[in-house]
Amino acid sequence: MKEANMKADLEAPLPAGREEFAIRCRDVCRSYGKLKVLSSLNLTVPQGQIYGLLGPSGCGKTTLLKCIVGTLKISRGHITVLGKPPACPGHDIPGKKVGYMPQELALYSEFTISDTLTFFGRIHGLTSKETQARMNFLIDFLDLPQKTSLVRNLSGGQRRRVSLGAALLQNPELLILDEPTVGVDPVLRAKIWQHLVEIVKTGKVSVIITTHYIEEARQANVVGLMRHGRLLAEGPPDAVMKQHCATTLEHAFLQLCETSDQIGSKRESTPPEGTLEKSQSFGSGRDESQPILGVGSSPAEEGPKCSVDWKVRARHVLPKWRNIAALMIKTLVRMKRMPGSLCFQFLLPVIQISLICLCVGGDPKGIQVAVVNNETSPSSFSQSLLSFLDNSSVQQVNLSHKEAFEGIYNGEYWGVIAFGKNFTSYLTKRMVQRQVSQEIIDGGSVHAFVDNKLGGMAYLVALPIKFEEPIYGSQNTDFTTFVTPGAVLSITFYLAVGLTALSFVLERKEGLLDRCWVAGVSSLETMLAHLFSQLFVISVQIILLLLMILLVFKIPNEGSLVLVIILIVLQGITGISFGLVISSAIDDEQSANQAALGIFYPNLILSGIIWPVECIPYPLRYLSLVLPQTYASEALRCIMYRGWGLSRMMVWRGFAVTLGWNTFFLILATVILKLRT
Ligand SMILES: Nc1ncnc2c1ncn2[C@@H]1O[C@H](COP(=O)(O)OP(=O)(O)OP(=O)(O)O)[C@@H](O)[C@H]1O
Repeated sequence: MKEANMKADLEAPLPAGREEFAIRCRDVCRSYGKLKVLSSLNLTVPQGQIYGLLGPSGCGKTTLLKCIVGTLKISRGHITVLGKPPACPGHDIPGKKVGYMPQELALYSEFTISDTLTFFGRIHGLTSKETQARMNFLIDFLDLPQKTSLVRNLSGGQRRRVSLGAALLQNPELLILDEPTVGVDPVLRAKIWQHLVEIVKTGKVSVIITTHYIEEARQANVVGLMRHGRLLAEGPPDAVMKQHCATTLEHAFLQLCETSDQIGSKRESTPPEGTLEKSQSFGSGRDESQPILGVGSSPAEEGPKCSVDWKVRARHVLPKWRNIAALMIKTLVRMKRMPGSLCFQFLLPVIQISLICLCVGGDPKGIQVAVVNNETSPSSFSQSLLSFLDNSSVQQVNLSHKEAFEGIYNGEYWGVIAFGKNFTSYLTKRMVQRQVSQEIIDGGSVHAFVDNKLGGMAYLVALPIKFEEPIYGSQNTDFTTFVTPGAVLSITFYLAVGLTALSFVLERKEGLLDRCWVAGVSSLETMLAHLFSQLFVISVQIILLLLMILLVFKIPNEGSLVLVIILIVLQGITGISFGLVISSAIDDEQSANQAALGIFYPNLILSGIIWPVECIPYPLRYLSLVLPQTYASEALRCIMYRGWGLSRMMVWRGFAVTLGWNTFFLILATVILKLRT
C-alpha cells in the first residue's frame, strides 16, 4: 500500500509524460585515464522541467554535464539530448538550443558586459536589436552593473551573474547550469530560481542545474542525487524526502549515502565471486546503476542513432563565416583593450631586425692593438706601414715589448704588432737580394701575435685576397646581407609562434574553449579565426620589417617585392599554425612556453640562417633540409639578391616547402583540437 502511494507520488509531478524527456542518459560510463568517474549512470530530465543534480564535490556532476553537452565523449552507454545524441551533425546541441554555464567563469576579462553578450549573440545568430533587448533585460534581471563595465573589474558574484546571463541570452530550449548560484546573495538566488521556474512553465524549456545548496533544489521538479559517479536516487524532491521520512532534502541525501556505504562495505566483506556485473547489485538484488527511485526506462534500451545524409554532414563540417567573424571581432576587441601589448607586438620585430643589421656582420671598430716598434726613425718602413692601417678599426698603442705582452695576458689588447730594430734595412735586403738568410727574413717581417680567442676575424681582415667582381651582389656584400633574409623569416615565424602558442591554452583553462564549442563553434572555425586575426598582426609586423630593412638599412632587393611579401606572410602563417599545434596539444602555459622556446635555437642554427647549410655535417644537413625555414631562406635570398622569380627551382622550392608545412600544421592542430574537445 505504502509502495503504491509512493509510486503515485513519484509519477504525479511529471505531467509531460514519461516519453517526453529533454535528456536521457543510459548506462553512461566515463573515465579519466584509470579514474572511473561515471559508472553505468542513468538519468532522465523530463521535458519542460527543472532537474536539480545534487552530489558531493568530486562525484562527477561536471563530468556528466560535459558529456551531455558533448564536450566529453562517453566510453559506454548513450545520451539523448532533445531527441538526438549530442554533437550529431545537423543537431543544435551544441548550438543555439543549449545555454551552458560552466563551473569556471569562462568570460574574457578584457571584455565589457556588453562585449560579452554581443559576442555570444553573434555566435547564436541574434540580430543586434535582439541582443540589445535581451541584454537590457538580463542586466536588469541579474542586477548587473553598467554594461560598459569591464569583466575584470567586477566582483566574483557579478562575474558569475554575467556568465549566467551569457547562458540565458538566446532563450535556449535547454539550460545547463553548473553551480550558477555560487557566490550569489540569497535574494538574487531566489530571483534566479523564480526565473527558472517561470521559464519552464511554457513547457518548452528544460533546465538541469547543479548546486551545493541542497535545500534550494527543492524548487526543482526532479532531483537526482549522485555519489561516486552513480545516481543514488532520482525523483520529485517531496517524494525523495517522503521515502526516507526526512524533513529536508539534505537529510534524505545523508540517509541515501549511509545506505549506499553500508551496501558498499557489505559487498567488500563478501568474498569476491562471480563477475564485476554481479558485484554491482544493490541491496535486494537491485542493480546499483539504477536509481533507488527510478524514473524512465531500462538501461538496456537503445538510444537514437545519429544517421544524417551527406548534405547535412557536409554543412556541419563546413566552417560558418558568422562564427569566424564573431571570433575574429572578439580577438580584435581584446587587442584593442590591450594597446600596450599590441604596440609591443608591432615594434618587437623592428627592434630585432634593427639590432641584427646594426650588430651582426659589421667591421670591428676601435680594436686596441699594442705596437712594439723597435725602429725609431720617422722615415722607417715600419712607420709608413703603420700609417696605412685603418685607424678606425685598429687603435694603435705604442708600448715596449714587455708591456705589450703583459697587456695581452691581461686581456687589454687584441694583439701585438712588432717590428725589429733593423726592419727597414732587412726588408730592403729581402727585396733586392735573391737569397737571404733566415735572420734577414725574420728581421724583415712584421710579427703579429693575435689573441686567438678572437676567432679568425683578425686574420680574415688582413688576408691578402683579391676578390674579383662578384657574379651576384656587390663587391662590398657583407655578412649582414647574408643573414638578413633568413633573420626576417625567422623573426616573423617566431613572433607568430609566440602570438598563438598560448591562445588555446589560456582559453581552455578558463573554460572559454568549451563554452564557445557548446555555443556551436567548431574546431576548424576556432582555428581559422585565430589564423585570420593573427594574420592582421603579422601583416603590420611584416610591413614595418620591410620598411626597416629596405629603406633604413638599405638591404638590396633585386627581385619582385610581391614575391618577397608573399613568402614572408606564408612563413608567418607557418609560425601561426605551429603555435596552434602547440596550443591545441598542450594544457599548461609553462609547457607551451617551453615547447615554443625549445625549438627556437635548434631551428635557427639548422636552417642555414646564420651560417650556410653546406657547413653542417651530413646527417644534420638532411634534417636541416626538411625544416620550414631552410629552403625558404634560400628562396628569399635568391629573390632579393639574384632577382630570381618563381620559374627557378630554388625559389619555388622555398614556397612549396612553406605551403606544405602550413597545410600539415593546420590539419594537425584542427585534428588535435577536435580530439580534445
Ligand atoms: N580533466 C580531468 N582529468 C582527470 N581527472 C579529472 C578531470 N576532470 C575531473 N577529474 C576528476 O573527476 C572527478 C569528478 O570531477 P567533477 O568535476 O566531475 O566533479 P564534480 O562533482 O563536478 O565536483 P564539484 O562539485 O567540486 O565541481 C574528480 O575526482 C576529479 O578529480
